[in-house]
Amino acid sequence: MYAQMRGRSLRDYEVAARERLDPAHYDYFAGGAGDEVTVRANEAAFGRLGLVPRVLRGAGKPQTGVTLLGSRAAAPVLVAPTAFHRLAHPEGERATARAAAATETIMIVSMGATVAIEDVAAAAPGAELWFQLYVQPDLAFTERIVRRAEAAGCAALVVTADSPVMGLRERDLRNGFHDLPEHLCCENLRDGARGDRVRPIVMWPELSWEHLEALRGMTQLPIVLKGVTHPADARLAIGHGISAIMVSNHGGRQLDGVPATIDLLPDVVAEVAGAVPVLLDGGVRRGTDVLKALALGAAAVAVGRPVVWGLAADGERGVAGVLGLLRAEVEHALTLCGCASVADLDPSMVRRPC
Ligand SMILES: Cc1cc2nc3c(=O)[nH]c(=O)nc-3n(C[C@H](O)[C@H](O)[C@H](O)COP(=O)(O)O)c2cc1C
Ligand SMILES: CC(C)CC(=O)C(=O)O
Repeated sequence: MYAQMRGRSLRDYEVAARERLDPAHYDYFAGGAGDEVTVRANEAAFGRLGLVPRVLRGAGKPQTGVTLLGSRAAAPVLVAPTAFHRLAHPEGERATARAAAATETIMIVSMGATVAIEDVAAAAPGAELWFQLYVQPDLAFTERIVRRAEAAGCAALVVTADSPVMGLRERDLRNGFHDLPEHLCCENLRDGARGDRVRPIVMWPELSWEHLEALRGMTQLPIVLKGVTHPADARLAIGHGISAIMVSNHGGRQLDGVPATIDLLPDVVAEVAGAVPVLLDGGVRRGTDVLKALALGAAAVAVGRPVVWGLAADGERGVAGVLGLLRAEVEHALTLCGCASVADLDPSMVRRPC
């Protein structure tokens, strides 16, 4: 059913995925909130930035590896948390995790995964897994999920802060897509304390810094705060013991009209002033996009939709193809920029507009 494919660029995987996916599922993965202004802005903003290479630095073949919160990665590109992988491929998150392990990539497993975190970890020994959490109003239930993530070997918790309610996704409304098909569910929402009933994911508008403090008290794992866009929130996050910040507008799926993350990054980086690593996601489609983000101060980036396209196009092999391409593009662009490693990138190498 899944003919072997080898994309030359991430775009090829999206084309192949679109051909294979049920149109309503393609729309769920591709779409965003409202007029999708932010979805488009994330990608377009990278196109407006130029890279100004350095020459004659004798840098040789560059190192692309990074260490983030103690986790090693072969490239500064993580798998962003995306829900419902079994809508894209029968193996779902198992296949994604195997590809992440094979390419030495950190995978942030979504709380909305269609494979339980224990089964994702078992399917991909050696994978560096982080766990994404929507803090649930029932804090005892939240704690049970945290314990499961810890027991499965996840090395960090990624708390999503940009979703006090679900974004208004008009493609899904038009398509009548609001639930997973019968045979699938969010396996991390099974509650052992309630006869393994699968609870719905609650988006919680009352979530506040005080609950992050409660979470901080529940676990020794580093906590990454995902969905920070305002520098003042980055400052507050540091004050609340957060270990890393992820500049993200949820791929344009929550509040439409939020600026492109690459345009928001410099102010957050300036506010954080090196206190914790700053990560970014949204619209990263090329190795050169990765370099732009790192030059502007990101420690690494994450990709959401491209991973889903790889999965839908060709399962584990497709995801490995996407992650391998990005790593190769990063290495190639670093060489062309005269960099021996990502540490050689600096803001003087980015010019706007292109
Ligand atoms: C289909 C899909 C599902 C997502 N599910 C989650 C999720 O469960 N938790 C979360 O924090 N973010 C989720 N996100 C947001 C991603 O983590 C990430 O912020 C975004 O996809 C980055 O933009 P990109 O797709 O342009 O790379 C999802 C995004 C997509 C496209
Ligand atoms: C609501 C989640 C299950 C998935 C999500 O965050 C998303 O679709 O953007």
